[in-house]
Amino acid sequence: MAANVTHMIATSKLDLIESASTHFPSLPCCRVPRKEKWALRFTSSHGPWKKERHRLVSVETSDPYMRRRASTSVTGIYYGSVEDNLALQIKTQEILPYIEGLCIYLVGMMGAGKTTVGRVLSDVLGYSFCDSDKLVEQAVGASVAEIFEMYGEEHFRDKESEELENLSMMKRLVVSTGGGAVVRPINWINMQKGITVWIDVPLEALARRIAAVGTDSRPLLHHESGDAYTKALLRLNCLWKERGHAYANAHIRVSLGGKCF
Ligand SMILES: Nc1ncnc2c1ncn2[C@@H]1O[C@H](COP(=O)(O)OP(=O)(O)O)[C@@H](O)[C@H]1O
Ligand SMILES: O=C(O)C1=C[C@@H](OP(=O)(O)O)[C@@H](O)[C@H](O)C1
Repeated sequence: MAANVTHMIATSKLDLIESASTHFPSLPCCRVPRKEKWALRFTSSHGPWKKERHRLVSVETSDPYMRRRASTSVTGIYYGSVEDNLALQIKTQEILPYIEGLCIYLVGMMGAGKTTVGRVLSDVLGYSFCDSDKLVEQAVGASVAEIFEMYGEEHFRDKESEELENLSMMKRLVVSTGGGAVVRPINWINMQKGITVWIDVPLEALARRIAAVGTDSRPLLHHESGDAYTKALLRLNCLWKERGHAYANAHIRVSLGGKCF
C-alpha cells in the first residue's frame, strides 16, 4: 500500500507538469519530441506500476551530469522511488522559470490528496505550503468541525473566501484548498490569479481513503448512517452532484481515474 501511495503522489506531480504544458505552451516540456519522452528507463519493478511509469515520466536522463545533479538535489521529504524523485527534480528545474512564482492552487473533493500532494509539490518547487482549512482554523481559533457546528457552513465559507483572497496577493505558494472552495465564484477569481489544478479521483477511491482515516475532521461527512465506506460514498455522491462541475474551472486536471489505489 505504501509503495502505491507514494507512487500515486509522484505520478500525480508528473501528470501535473505534463498537463501544465498544454495550458501554458511556453513550458519546455511541450517542446520535448515524443520519442525523447520515453528515454527514461526504470530498472525497478513495482508490479503493476511499471508500465505506468514508463508512460508518465517524460524526462531525458541519459546525461550523467544531469543524473548526478538531480540526485544530489533531492531533499528527501517524500518517499517515492529514487527514479521518481530524480524525474521530478529534473522536470521541476525545467519548468520553474516558466511558472514565474505564481501560486498553485490544488482543488478537488475531500480526500483527493490536495494536502498530501501539495506538501510534496511545494517542497520540490521550493515554494511554501499552505492549507486553507488550517488558515481558517487559525483565524477563527477552532477546528473546521467546531466551526461548522458552532457557526454553520456559511460562516466557514466566508472565512475560507477571506483566506483565499489574502493568499491571492502572495507568490510562490502551493495552496491546498478545502474541497468546497470551488462553489463560490469569488474564490475562482482569486485562485485563477495563480495556476489552478484539479486533482480528480474517483469517488470510490475517495470513500476508501476517508473510511481509512475517519471523518472527524470532515463535518460534511458526518450525517449518513452505515459503515464508514458506505457513509462516505453516499455523501460524496451528493456533494459531487452539487459541485462536481465546478472543479472543471481549473486550468489543469490531473486525473487518477483508471488506476488502482
Ligand atoms: N495519491 C494517493 N493515493 C492514495 N492515498 C492517498 C493519496 N493521496 C492522499 N492519500 C491519502 O488520502 C487521505 C486524504 O489525503 P489528503 O491529502 O488529506 O486529501 P485532501 O487534502 O484532498 O482532503 C490521506 O489519508 C492520504 O494519506
Ligand atoms: O468539501 C468540503 O466542503 C470540505 C472539505 C474539507 O477540506 P478537505 O477537502 O481538505 O477535506 C473542509 O474544507 C471542510 O470540511 C469542507
